[in-house]
Amino acid sequence: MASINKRYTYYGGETAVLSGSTITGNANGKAIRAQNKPRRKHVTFGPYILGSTLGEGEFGKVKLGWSKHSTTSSAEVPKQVAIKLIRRDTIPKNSEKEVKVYREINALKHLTHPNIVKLEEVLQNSKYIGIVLEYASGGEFYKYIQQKRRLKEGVACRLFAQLISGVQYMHSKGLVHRDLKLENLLLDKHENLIITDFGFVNEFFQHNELMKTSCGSPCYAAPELVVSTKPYEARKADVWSCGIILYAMLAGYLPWDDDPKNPDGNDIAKLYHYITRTPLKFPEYVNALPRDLLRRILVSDPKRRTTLRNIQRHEWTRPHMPFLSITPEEWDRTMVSKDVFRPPRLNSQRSTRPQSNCSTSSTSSKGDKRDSLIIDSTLVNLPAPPQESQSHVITIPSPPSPELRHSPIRGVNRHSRSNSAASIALQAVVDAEREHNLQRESFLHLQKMHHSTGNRASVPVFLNQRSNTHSNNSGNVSSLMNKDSVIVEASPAKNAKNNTSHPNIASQESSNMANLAASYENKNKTFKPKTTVDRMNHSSEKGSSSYHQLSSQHHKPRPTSYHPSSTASASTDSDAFPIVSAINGTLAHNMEPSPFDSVPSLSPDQKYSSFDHSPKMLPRRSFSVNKPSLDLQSVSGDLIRSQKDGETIAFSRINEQVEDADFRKRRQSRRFSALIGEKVFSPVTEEMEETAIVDEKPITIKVSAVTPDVNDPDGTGEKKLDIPDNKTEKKRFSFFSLYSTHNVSKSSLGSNDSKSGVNGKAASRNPSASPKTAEPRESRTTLHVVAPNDSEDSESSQISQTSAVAATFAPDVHRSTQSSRQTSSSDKSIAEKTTGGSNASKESQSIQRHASHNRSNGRTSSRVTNASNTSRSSHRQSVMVSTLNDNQQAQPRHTGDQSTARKVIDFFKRRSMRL
Ligand SMILES: Nc1ncnc2c1ncn2[C@@H]1O[C@H](COP(=O)(O)OP(=O)(O)OP(=O)(O)O)[C@@H](O)[C@H]1O
Repeated sequence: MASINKRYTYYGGETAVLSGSTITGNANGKAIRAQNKPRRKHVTFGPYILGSTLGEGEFGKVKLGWSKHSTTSSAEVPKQVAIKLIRRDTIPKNSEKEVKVYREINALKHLTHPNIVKLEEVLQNSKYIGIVLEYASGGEFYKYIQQKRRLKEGVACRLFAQLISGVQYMHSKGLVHRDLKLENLLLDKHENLIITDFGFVNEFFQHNELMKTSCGSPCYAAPELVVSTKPYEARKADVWSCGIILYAMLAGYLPWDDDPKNPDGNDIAKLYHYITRTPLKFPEYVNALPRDLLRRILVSDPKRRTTLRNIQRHEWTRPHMPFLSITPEEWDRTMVSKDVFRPPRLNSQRSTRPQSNCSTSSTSSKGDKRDSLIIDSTLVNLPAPPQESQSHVITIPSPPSPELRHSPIRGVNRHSRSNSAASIALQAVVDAEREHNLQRESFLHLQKMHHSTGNRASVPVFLNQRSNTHSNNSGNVSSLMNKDSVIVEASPAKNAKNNTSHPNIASQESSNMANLAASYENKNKTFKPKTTVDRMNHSSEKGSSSYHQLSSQHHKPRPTSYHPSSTASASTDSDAFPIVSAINGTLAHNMEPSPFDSVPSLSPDQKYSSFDHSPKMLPRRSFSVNKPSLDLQSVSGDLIRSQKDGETIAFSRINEQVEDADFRKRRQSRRFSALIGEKVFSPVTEEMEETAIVDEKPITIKVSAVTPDVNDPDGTGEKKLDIPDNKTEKKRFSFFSLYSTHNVSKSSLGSNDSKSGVNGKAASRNPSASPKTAEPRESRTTLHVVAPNDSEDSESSQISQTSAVAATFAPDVHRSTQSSRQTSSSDKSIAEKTTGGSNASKESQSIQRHASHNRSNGRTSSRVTNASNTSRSSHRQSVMVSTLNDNQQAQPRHTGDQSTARKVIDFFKRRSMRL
């Protein structure tokens, strides 16, 4: 009998932390605890066992958590989550911090995209609020870049496409992130990008609505947030941040990070002066196509800055067009449809769900109102544990009931997303693309043979096979998926199928994923360039084990974003930031009761009405900075039921997905009504996005020996944005007064930075290079972006027409040929434009080479060694300057019709699903 000295082990689906106990193995190889050894107790929070600290942010620690009640066999690791634990006493009532917390929760609740961190649930007791998030086991993105120094172009392109997809999705929901930066990006175990930290998220209601509150970290914040007093178009600010992130991926350091007068970038005024006056420079190893894209993104004038839509159409991101063209509605359908497998919310939970001691000041002997939990059961995917001890009470785990272990529902739900839907969905793209590519290659091969041999029968035979395949795919998606190993091998759906006795669950889930894959495949047929598969396969097969270890390490406090308003909410900080205090004072004047005030007291002697089946619609609250008081109800659900189970209060939302076909529509309405009061808005549609970019014309590329100025892309010498000389003219902007007038630079930012240390700054400011050892920058001969023309528009319409025509006639052949023709003509177009000038430069040749590489499935990235890995000590600073009035003039949005191409694609997709 082998004796293993192990500190952590799992048995019977439960976790125990053993203090050097001797674990003995039984005949089946399962670990059992020696009878005479006492179990060491572990810390729990609600239904989770808390593990190591994953990281630390502005609000406190983020802990790894395990579901206490795993339904799986002992061989499997229980579901892991990341729990952001926020001490309630660190977020004063009615403070900006409080708003930030609820903003994050509220936003995440409505976002279901594989590249956006998933909110599992929200728990709280008297001491902590626990935001339970999908666990991103791949670690922090900036560390990933730091470790690799910089990313290969293919990897960067894939991750950038994921970033753009996620940002596009949230924009389509009327939300803007406003604090996109490397530090707010994580990776899942398959190295897919996960956008996180939605504390600055805000909503916009129509495409041109402007924001007045400046947020973000200086290095990532768009210039208009800093140098202009005017309201800004928030989506364009997100675009800018995406550009900075892309630059960091490719270069290994941040742009405009080499100002000798401001080496640490701590002087925000200088930093932005530098950004707006200094041309964008690239190290020589960044190729021409990404350079071109970055030059369109990192344009100081937001009006001239490109849009997400045009980023998606750019030649460089074209290989990921199939992925990028997945609409928000499709993401919603795919992700939300997984909810179908959840147990019906209230009724079934009420009957099957044991009275949760974790929720209240209970009858438990350890009953203590302090430890009561409020579980946002709109998000609960985990059944409440039976007779569970209270949160933050040291507990001894009880053995799981066999019934729970074998529950098919729970079995499915365990991995419904965190292991992870992102991976599954993205894997579906990869696999669908791979399959399509293989088939296309076979087709081309056969076609070639056909031409060479004159055997006319071979091609039609192949086409028949393809159409059979598709009808199989449509008719019995699961079997095809199985057959072709598209998804099932790696997906939880298969696990679920294996682990559960409920046949419908697995088949429905795999069917959903198959639908998604089919959808991708349809898109692939239209847009698929040859390089995609290799790239995506390469990155997906690469594995990500190197970063697993990072995730479990305890990270020292990172330099967190600097949020004047938040910081100033603490009385001790008020003196240091008088301006912010004044702002807060103004805000405080209009304060509504704290969110926590609206949470019913959990005092044991509190009398609750008996359970009421009728949902109660509580007053809606504004989601405005000026009205920071969001109550838990508006955050956790729009319909709230209070349930008397003795001591339990559960905030719930009815499971509309299951019960009502109008779920999406109503949810949208409520979402926005919850955000903005009684006004109800439609989601932002693609058409609206389209209209939002009418002012942006595609840009022609010319080669010029003159260094392009990012602020003067058309070479007219006209600066689009100037830093006002007279700072007193600013109406609202207080960066300069904060950082310059009050000399709040490095030393004055101590409140955050003191805890942050220098650890994360290196990535924030310069992941891998110090100014002195910076990468060699490019020569001053670069692409010159000049007057726009209609080329890209016509190209896009051509694509639409192509897809429509191809869909109508011979989808496979036409899509393939049209797609490749598109790519070719586009490449040619760039090359022609590039070489058209009299001063054809080295870079123009590079563009041609690059385009040609794209065509020939061989995107290569230059292998210039990154000279430096010296991290610079400086501060991650996010700046949030609150304005006196952030009330947006909300207007209803218009819902546009889908484009013809989309309709056609959707039609074929629907048809293929029906067949
Ligand atoms: N879902 C997650 N999975 C894995 N690790 C996470 C997750 N969420 C956060 N972390 C870790 O915790 C750290 C802090 O998280 P986060 O940035 O969200 O906290 P915060 O309080 O919002 O900080 P700040 O606002 O200052 O950025 C992250 O840098 C990351 O290392």
